[in-house]
This record gives sequence, C-alpha cells and structure tokens, in this order.
Amino acid sequence: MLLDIQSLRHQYNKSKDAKCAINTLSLQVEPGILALLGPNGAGKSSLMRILATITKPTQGVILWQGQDIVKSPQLLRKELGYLPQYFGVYEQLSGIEFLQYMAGLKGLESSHAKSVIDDLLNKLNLTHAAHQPLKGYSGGMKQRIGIAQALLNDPKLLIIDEPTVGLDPHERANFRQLLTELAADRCIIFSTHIVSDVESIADRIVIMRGGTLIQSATADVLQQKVADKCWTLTVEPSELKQIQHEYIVSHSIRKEGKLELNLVADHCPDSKATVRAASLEDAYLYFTSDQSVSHSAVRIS
Ligand SMILES: Nc1ncnc2c1ncn2[C@@H]1O[C@H](COP(=O)(O)OP(=O)(O)OP(=O)(O)O)[C@@H](O)[C@H]1O
Repeated sequence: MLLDIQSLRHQYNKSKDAKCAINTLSLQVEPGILALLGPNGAGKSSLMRILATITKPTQGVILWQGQDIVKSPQLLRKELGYLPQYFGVYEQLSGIEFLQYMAGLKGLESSHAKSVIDDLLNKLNLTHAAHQPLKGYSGGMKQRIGIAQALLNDPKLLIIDEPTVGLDPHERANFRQLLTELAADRCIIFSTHIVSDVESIADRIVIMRGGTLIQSATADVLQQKVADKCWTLTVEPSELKQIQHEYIVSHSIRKEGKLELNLVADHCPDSKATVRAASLEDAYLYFTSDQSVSHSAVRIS
C-alpha cells in the first residue's frame, strides 16, 4: 500500500470543544483513482491539504511508502503533484511560460524540463495554445494546464481538489478520460460533490460528512448497500413538501400533472410505492443526508 492514513484528526480552532475539520479518519490508498465525495464542509479540502503536506494535522500518522510524512514532508513532496481548489493561474504568462516557471520552482533541469513540457502540452491537448496567454484559456484549458503543472515531476501521488467545477459536460467527460489514463501507475485522489463525475472512473469512493469518513467502497458496493431502500412513488404536487420533510427525494419528474418521485427510505414509504434500482446518487444522498437537508436533493425535470 502506498499511502496509509491512521487516526487523522484536524482542528483549525485549537480551543477544546471546537469542531474537528477531520475527525479520526483512517484510510489506505492503493494505486488507481480514489474519489472523495461529500457535501460542503465535509472536510475534503482539509484532508487534501494535509496529504499535500501544506497543512500539518492536529493528530494522526500518515505513511507514504512506509515513511512518516507528517514528521518528514519532504519525503513525499518530490513524488507529489497537487492541484488546489483555487488555482490562481498567472494570467499574463503563456501556457509554456507558466510551465517553464513551475518546472523551475520544482527544480527540473532545463533540458529535461523542455521535453517534459512538450510532452505534457501534447498529452493534455494544449500544444495549439502553448504560446497564448493563460487569460484567454477556457475553464477546461485552465484545468488542463493546472494538471500539467501537477504532472511536471511525474508524481506517484496526484491530488486534485474539485477539478470539474465550472467545466462544461464535454470538458468534464474529457477530464474523466484523462484521469483514467493518468491512473495507470499512480495514486490519484480527487474530490467533488458531483456524483456523476466519479461513477465510471473511481476505483474507490470515500464519502465524508462533517469531517468523518462514513463510507469507503466501490460504486457497486455502495449501490448494493441501498438496494433495498430505493422506491418510486407518484404523488400530487401539493404533497411534495411533506414528503421532502419525511424522506430523501433523489429525483422528481413531472408527469401528467403529477410528480413521480425517486425516494430513498429504510422502509416502504407508502403502500403505492414500488421498488426501483439504486443509483450511486441514491447511495450518496442516503449516507450524507438527514431529513433536514433532503430538500436540496430535489431536481424537477
Ligand atoms: N482555513 C480554515 N480555517 C478555519 N476553518 C476552516 C478552514 N478551512 C476549512 N475550515 C472548516 O473546516 C471544515 C471542513 O472544510 P473543508 O473546506 O475541508 O470542506 P470541503 O469538504 O472541502 O468543503 P467544500 O466542498 O465546500 O470545499 C468546515 O467546517 C470549514 O469551515
């Protein structure tokens, strides 16, 4: 195993009863794609900053290939690529100038840097824009140049925080494809709250809520865990508010003046409800929602 996280805890506010951003979290990470899913404030970015050795955790051990990186962060940094959530690009620089600049910071020798940069620009489909200033790049191109800088040192651990925010569906599909290609021989950890971004590509999904790891499994296993909790129920629109109050509503379709609802509930919610197949979104909502937040799960389509 490459990365072994043991009883990790982090508190930004050191006062005794302050909330933990990360609460006694243990996790082992193997090569492949691990997706961190969780609502706002779940602790995803905090965990990633700790793994990227930017934030020192309050407590816990993190071993990278058996070596303690909380005590000796330098051991991981040489093998780390990190793309933070807010990636401030250097707008006046061209793509190639930016990568040359970052390669310099990472200590790449210049002739080696040149071939690495050419290769990355090509791999990330940015060769055509290499000499354009970054300020003219689209959201997807900025994400790709961000990934390129994270890959300059051919990292064994690649950490990417919310990479698909602001991307259009084509860019998101391309991005998923890219992650799959990159995962062949390294650990990739990426965070998101967009369930469909992880469904097809993640080898493992970790669901966090309130700083706690609540599930760690494949998409199939997560779906199996809610297989007996997914129902369809057709109701009058006027009943929706009450149902939202009592159950998790994962989807809603308007049909001939009525609402066909996908519900997630431990028990059959109504004698007219029928069983349906579970989705990863159902599992995510089940494990992260309580009735008070189920309202936000509704989508009328
Ligand atoms: N620099 C900080 N100082 C104090 N509290 C912080 C800091 N960063 C995060 N927190 C708190 O830690 C908790 C976890 O936040 P974090 O940003 O890690 O969650 P997240 O899952 O990444 O959320 P989001 O999806 O909104 O980015 C939240 O309660 C947040 O307010």
